[in-house]
Amino acid sequence: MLKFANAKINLGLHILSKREDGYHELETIFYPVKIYDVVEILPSEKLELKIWNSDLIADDQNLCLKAYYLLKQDHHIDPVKIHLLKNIPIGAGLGGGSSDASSTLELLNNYFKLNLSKNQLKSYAAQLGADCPFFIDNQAMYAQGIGTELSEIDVDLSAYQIVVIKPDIHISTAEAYRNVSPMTPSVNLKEAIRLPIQEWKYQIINDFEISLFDRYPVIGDIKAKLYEKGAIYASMSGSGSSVFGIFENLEGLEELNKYGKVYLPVNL
Ligand SMILES: C[C@](O)(CO)[C@H](O)COP(=O)(O)OP(=O)(O)OC[C@H]1O[C@@H](n2ccc(N)nc2=O)[C@H](O)[C@@H]1O
Ligand SMILES: Nc1ncnc2c1ncn2[C@@H]1O[C@H](COP(=O)(O)OP(=O)(O)OP(=O)(O)O)[C@@H](O)[C@H]1O
Repeated sequence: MLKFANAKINLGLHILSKREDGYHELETIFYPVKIYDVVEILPSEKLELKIWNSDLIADDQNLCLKAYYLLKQDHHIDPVKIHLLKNIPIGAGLGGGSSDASSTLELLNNYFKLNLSKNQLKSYAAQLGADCPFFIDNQAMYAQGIGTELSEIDVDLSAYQIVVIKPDIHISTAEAYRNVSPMTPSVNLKEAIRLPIQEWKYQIINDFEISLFDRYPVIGDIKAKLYEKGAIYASMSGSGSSVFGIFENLEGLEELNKYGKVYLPVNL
C-alpha cells in the first residue's frame, strides 16, 4: 500500500504570542503543493523503515516510525516494513516530515482496517507535530493555536504554477521560533487572502522573514529574484529556508537554479 505525501506552503504566517509551554500561538494558511515524498507499507515479520534519496537515519526518531508507535499504543497492529522515498527537502518549511507522519497514520489506518475517523487521525497527528493535522485534511486550511486548530478557507491556486527554491540552508523550526518576536498583525489574514492575488505582495506576510532574512540574506535575495522573474506573489514558507513563487507560467525560470534546488510542480 502506497501514498504520495505532498508538501505544504504557508500563505501568510503571523506569530501572535509565546505560550507557557514554549510553543507559539500563530495564524497561517496551509496550502498543499505538488512536491511529493512516497510512503509505502508492506507486510513484514519485524518493524523496519528503509529510506531512499536522503541521508536521514532510519531510527525511532523518524516521524514515520513515531506514527507507527503512536498507533500501536492503542491498537493491535502487526509489524510492517515502511519504505520512504524522500523528495521534499528537509528543514525547508515545507512540512515534509509532518506529511510523512500523517501519511503513515493514514496508510496504517487503511492497511489494518482500524476505521479511524478523520478527526481521530487528526488527534493522533497533532501528537506528532503542529503541522501534521493539516495533512489529514490536505486542502487549503486556516490554522490557529499552535497550528493544529484548522478551519476550511476558500483559496484556489490551481490556475497558477507554484515554484519552490530550496537554498543550501537547513533551518530548524525550533531555532527559527527562538529568534522570532511575536507581534500583533497589522492585517487580517482571512480578509487579505480574499484580495486579488496581485495585492497579496503588500498584505500577506510571513513573520519569520524579518529575522531569517537578516541571518540568511540569500533567502531574501531569492524572494526578490522570484518577483524579478514575474512571480505574482512570493514568500518564504513556514520557518524556512525554502521560498515559493506563484506564477502564471513557468517560462524563463532556468536561472533560478543558481540559488538552490528548484522544485517544479509534479502533475501526478
Ligand atoms: C513553522 C511551521 O511550519 C508553520 O507551519 C510550524 O509552526 C512548525 O510545525 P512543526 O514543524 O510540525 O513543529 P513541531 O515539530 O510541532 O515543533 C518543533 C518546534 O517548533 C517550535 N514551535 C512549533 C510550533 C509552534 N506553533 N510554536 C513553536 O514554538 C517548538 O520549539 C517546537 O519544539
Ligand atoms: N520522515 C521525515 N522526513 C523529514 N524529516 C524528518 C522525518 N522524520 C523526522 N524528521 C526530522 O524532522 C525535522 C523537520 O522535518 P520537516 O521536513 O517536517 O521540517 P520542515 O521541512 O522544516 O517543515 P516545517 O518546518 O514546515 O514543519 C528534521 O530535522 C528531520 O530530522
